[in-house]
Formats: sequence, structure tokens, C-alpha cells
Amino acid sequence: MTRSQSATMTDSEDPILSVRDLQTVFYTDNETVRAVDSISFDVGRGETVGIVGESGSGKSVTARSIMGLIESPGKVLPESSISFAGRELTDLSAEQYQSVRGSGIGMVFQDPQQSLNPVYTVGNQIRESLKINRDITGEEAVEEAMRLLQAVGIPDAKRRLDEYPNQFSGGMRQRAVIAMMLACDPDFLICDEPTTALDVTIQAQILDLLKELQEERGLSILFITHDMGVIADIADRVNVMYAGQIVEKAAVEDLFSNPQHPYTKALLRSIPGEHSRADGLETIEGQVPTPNEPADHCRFAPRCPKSFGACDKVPPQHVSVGDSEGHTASCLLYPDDQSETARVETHIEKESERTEEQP
Ligand SMILES: Nc1ncnc2c1ncn2[C@@H]1O[C@H](COP(=O)(O)OP(=O)(O)OP(=O)(O)O)[C@@H](O)[C@H]1O
Ligand code: NI
Repeated sequence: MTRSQSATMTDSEDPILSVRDLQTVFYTDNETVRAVDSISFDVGRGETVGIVGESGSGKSVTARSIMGLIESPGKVLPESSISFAGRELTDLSAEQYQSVRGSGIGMVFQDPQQSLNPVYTVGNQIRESLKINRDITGEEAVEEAMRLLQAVGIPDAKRRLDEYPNQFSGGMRQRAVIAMMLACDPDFLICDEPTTALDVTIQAQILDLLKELQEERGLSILFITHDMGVIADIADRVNVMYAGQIVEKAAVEDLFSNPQHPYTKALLRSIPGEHSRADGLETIEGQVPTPNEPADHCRFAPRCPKSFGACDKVPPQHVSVGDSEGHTASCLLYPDDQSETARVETHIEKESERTEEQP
């Protein structure tokens, strides 16, 4: 097996989550939005994997697809596979999915209000979760709820159990949501921009909390953000998304020290403080296109400083880049030891292999 094959088949030794050819489409009145267009990645046990990309690139739809939360007019297409702890999730009934969300996978959103009900006390909600998911009730549930609030660093936990979500600050509310997720004793946490609404100091505290919990509980985490700085802080491996596709995958060190895809390079230049524009921010010209048609070209080409003729005609496939195992990019500039003609040929061949594999 060549290195590039092994990289595309699996990117983790012992994945708890394997996503293959995930396609999530929204059929609206006037268009078909291919929000997630055939992405594949793994999350290993105890690992934090990041998904990074601009607004509209398909990050949240990826998370919601894994959680079984795509509703009409959205649909996860049947050729998609999401395997969690060896179990195929795309085949589950709504009821079975509910039990996966209750025990196996927890999710933390940007807005804690999505997870907390304003009319019940925080303690009430955690106890309810303990009852449903772990059959813990009464005094034991009160004790456990208190332990959970302590575990997420909420001081004066006993008193705070009796407070309502709106009596908590933004940072404390996000901690309470994390406590509520832990009440399900999950193996896997999906965090969708959990710190975006928080100021920088609080953001750093929440990231530290997640790292701590991960170490203590062996949690696997899928962490979604548009912020490369946050990715650098928290992720072990990273998937860079653009217009519904993954354009580069790498270990976090390799992504930052040796980025290959022109989009990744542009994203890295947009980190505040990294480069020299007066306001410290370099934005990428243009917008993420909404993908309506199957990819028959590179979707980044219109914004890409390196694009050439073939980029408008050939859909790029993942090939090995850089010097590290598991580092791939889908870009016609690679493999960079080949001539332009040979590179384009490589991608055309890989695409026909890929479409033949599909049932
Ligand atoms: N219910 C829906 N109906 C139609 N289109 C949708 C729906 N939900 C998402 N989309 C589309 O799917 C695409 C991806 O959206 P998604 O929310 O995943 O982006 P994102 O990467 O999470 O962006 P952000 O950083 O802004 O959260 C967008 O074009 C969005 O308009
Ligand atoms: Ni989002």
C-alpha cells in the first residue's frame, strides 16, 4: 500500500469515529445546497480532531450530521457512512439515535441557550439528564450534579445548582452545559464553536477545561471553529474545510509549520498578529461559494492565487503532501514532484478510482 492510499483510507490507528463520503444536502425551493460534499475523516480514541474553515464551509452541518440532527429539507445521502465505536449511525432510527446522543456522544454548541432551558434550574436539568441517561435519582443525583459542577470548575456548586441559567455568566453557562453533557458520561464530545461567544480569557479557560476533562476521562473530541488560533491550542489533528469539502488534513504541527493547500496558507495568514498588515488581519478576497452542483472543478480556484487552467475543469483529489504520514491536500499543485500534466492526470485517475468504488 502506498503512503497516499493509507492516508486516505484511515487517518487514525484506532478510530472511535470514522466518517466516510459524508454527503449532506439541503433541498430548498430554489436550489440544492451540497453543504457537506463527500468528506472523510477519523477521530481516534482520546484524540482531539479539529475542523476549521470560514463561515458557510459546512462545519456545523458536519456536526449535526454526526449527531443525527439533520432535518427536512436536509438529508444525509445514502452513500454516506458514519461509524461510531464500530456501529453504523446512518442506519439508526430516530429512537436509536436518541440513545446514542444520551450516552455515547455529547454536543456543546456556541450558544449555551441551545442546551439549557431557561425555566428550570441548572441543578434540575443536570439531575434530569442523570435520571434519563444513567438512572441516578434522589440524593445520589444531587450529589452527582454537584460533583459535575465542581468538575467543570464552577465555584460554590451547591448554591449554584438552585440557580437558573440566566443567573450564570456566559463562561459559567458554557461550563454548566459541559457539566450537563458529562452527566451522560459520553466517550465523545462534539464542540461547535463553544468559545466563540466568550472573551479571550474565558475562552482560554474553557479550552483548558476541555483538555483536563479529556485527560481525566479519556474523551475523544471533535472541535469545530473558524479560528486557527484556537485550533493551534486544542487540536491534535486538523481538517481544513472549504465549500463543503476537506481541502487539507494534517497533524496540527505539520499544518502550521508546513501548510500546503493555498486555502490553508491564506487562512494562516489571516491569524491576527501573524503577519504584517497594519490592522494585523489579512482577509481572503471573495466569498465561500454555496456548492449547488457536484464538484467538477476546484471550488477554491476563483479565489486562489495559484490557480491555472485545469483547476476549472478537474476536481482535485486528496494526495500526500509534505513529509509526514497522514498529511494530504486536494489541490492540483500536488504531488509537487510531478509535471503539471502528470499532476492533472494523477487527479483525473484518482477521481475515476473513487467514483468506481462507490456503489
Ligand atoms: N437548514 C438549512 N437549509 C438550507 N441550507 C442550509 C441549512 N443549514 C445549513 N445550510 C447551508 O449549508 C452550508 C453550510 O452551513 P454550516 O452551518 O455548516 O456552515 P459553518 O461552516 O458551520 O459556518 P459558520 O462558521 O458560520 O457556523 C451553508 O451554505 C448554509 O447556508
Ligand atoms: Ni457553524
